[in-house]
Amino acid sequence: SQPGAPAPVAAPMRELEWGQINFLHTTDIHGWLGGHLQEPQYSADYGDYISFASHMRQKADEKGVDLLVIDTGDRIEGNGLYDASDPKGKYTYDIFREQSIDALCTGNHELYLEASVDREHNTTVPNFKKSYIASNLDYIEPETGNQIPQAQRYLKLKTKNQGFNVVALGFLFNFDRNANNSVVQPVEETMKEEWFQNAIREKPDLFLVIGHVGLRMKEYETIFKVIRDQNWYTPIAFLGGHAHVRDARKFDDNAFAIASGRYFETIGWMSIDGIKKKSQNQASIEAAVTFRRKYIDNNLFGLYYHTGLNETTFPTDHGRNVSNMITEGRKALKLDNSFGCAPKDLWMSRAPYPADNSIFSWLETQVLPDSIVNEERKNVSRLAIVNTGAIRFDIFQGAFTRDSTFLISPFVSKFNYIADVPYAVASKVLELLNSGGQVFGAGSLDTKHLTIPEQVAPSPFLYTSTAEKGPVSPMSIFVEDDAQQKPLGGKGDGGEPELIGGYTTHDDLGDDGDDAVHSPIKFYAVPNCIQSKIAFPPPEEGQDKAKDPETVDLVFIDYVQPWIIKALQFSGGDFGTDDVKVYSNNTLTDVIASWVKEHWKNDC
Ligand SMILES: O=c1ccn([C@@H]2O[C@H](COP(=O)(O)O)[C@@H](O)[C@H]2O)c(=O)[nH]1
Repeated sequence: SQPGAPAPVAAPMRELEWGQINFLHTTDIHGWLGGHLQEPQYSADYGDYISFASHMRQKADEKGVDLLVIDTGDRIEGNGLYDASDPKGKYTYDIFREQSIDALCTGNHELYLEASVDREHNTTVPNFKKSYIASNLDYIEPETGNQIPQAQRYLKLKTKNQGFNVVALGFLFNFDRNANNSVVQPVEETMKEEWFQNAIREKPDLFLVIGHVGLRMKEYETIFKVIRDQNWYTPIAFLGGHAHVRDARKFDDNAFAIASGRYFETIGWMSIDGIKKKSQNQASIEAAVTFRRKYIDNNLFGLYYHTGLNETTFPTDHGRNVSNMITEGRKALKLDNSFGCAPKDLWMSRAPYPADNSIFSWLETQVLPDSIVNEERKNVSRLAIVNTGAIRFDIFQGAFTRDSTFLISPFVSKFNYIADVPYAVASKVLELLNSGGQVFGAGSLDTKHLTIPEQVAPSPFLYTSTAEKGPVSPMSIFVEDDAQQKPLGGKGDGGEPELIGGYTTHDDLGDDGDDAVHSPIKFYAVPNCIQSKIAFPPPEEGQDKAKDPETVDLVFIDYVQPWIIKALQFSGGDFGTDDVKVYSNNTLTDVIASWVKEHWKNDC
């Protein structure tokens, strides 16, 4: 782990159950290769993961079984180690390549910007030439304009110890906000391609579908059905991501999926037993396969536990070197430089909205009103709208560093505006964005793309309480376990160590998926967007209520522009993209950093 990272605290542990084929899975790492420096549960770094994978491979060899290491994309954006360098990723690509990965694919974050697409094509793809899979992603070569596959469409591999034949596919969900030098083919179209039709007729012992796809999204359902129609009994293992949650989904007795969280908090573990080896060209044979899963909290206590090693025996030279690369990168980027001191924790979804400890309430009532100013229009009343998905992480009480700014919001979106919008029209926009529905349709303008990833395609378990109250509206609490986060360490009433607050995952296999036994934390749903009213006229003398302005500037983070135009049109405003002008060239990251420097000046 990194210097200064808090030491993990002991927790009651659940064992990893090995099978014939076993997987270590990461997804949505978003640059957090240094681990979490403010949360002991997730404080192991990528060097530790390299040591861990090496020990687990050795264990697999001793047991005569196989271990495959998988990553399902969104490796970039969301941590200073990636975002603070120029060019972005100056350190992270070299660190990431140190892990030996058997199959990996692209996430949507690798595709938002042309420069990221180029870097992925010119760096990560060659770094993982044998294992990178791009079933539905093409790259446009800048020199020729030719559209070429980003990487091989699928992969055939034979496992080292058991000799199983595996056909592996690598998908991205039907993403359409990708930069122009990339082409994402909708999954449904890809499945009509000749190469895909050939791949699903290969008769392997196992299909492995890796993807930057939420387990509850329709894309995986579709892929499952098409493979299963052709192969009645062949086991299919899905490894997914994008939704930032721990989850497991059973498609049928022989097809199973896991998702392994976000931000390198989790190392996913899936094992499969009962796979039958096929003789050549043999069609599917009936099998009784057992899938098991665990979500490993990424900290040294757990990694020692699962390997049976300790502080002295666990780190490999390779792992140590990679930890040093991370330390050097963090130092060069001055990520620990303090901008100020956060007076309290501010939560994305661990607090209700609105609330004093909600990061969205803080933005709405303090940061945006103080910061969203254009000198030329400073006296014009304005509404400023930001989507909640623009915020990526919590703020912890204590030092607020250069790193924190990127953890909270890494995006390069600026602020645009439409001038002099009748207030009667502008005031309807927020509600439309938050209620979604038919105005926007179900395609790229679906309002779910405005909010935090956890809410985009939620598991049914997120919408029910442990008390089985049934589905609740998206604006209600979405996990209602009845316990507050416990202080770390400490003793309970019976002299037992108190459980640490953490994930208590419910998935299609039950509630024993987390490797460490935690006390549950409450999570609350958030709206799609928040809005600040800025420079509104005060009430006239003797009046309790102020009069609404006739017109306002409608200011918004540029990511939400397509939805804003649509909502204005629906509200009776005749506005289009030609009416949009730049309000401020500051990103939300700049806005937050400046506000913190000004208002949280104290040293911690
Ligand atoms: O420029 C951007 C890009 C994305 N977002 C938000 O992020 C989610 C997607 O996050 P994942 O990590 O890919 O799941 C998207 O739905 C937006 O809410 C953004 O705000 N700005």
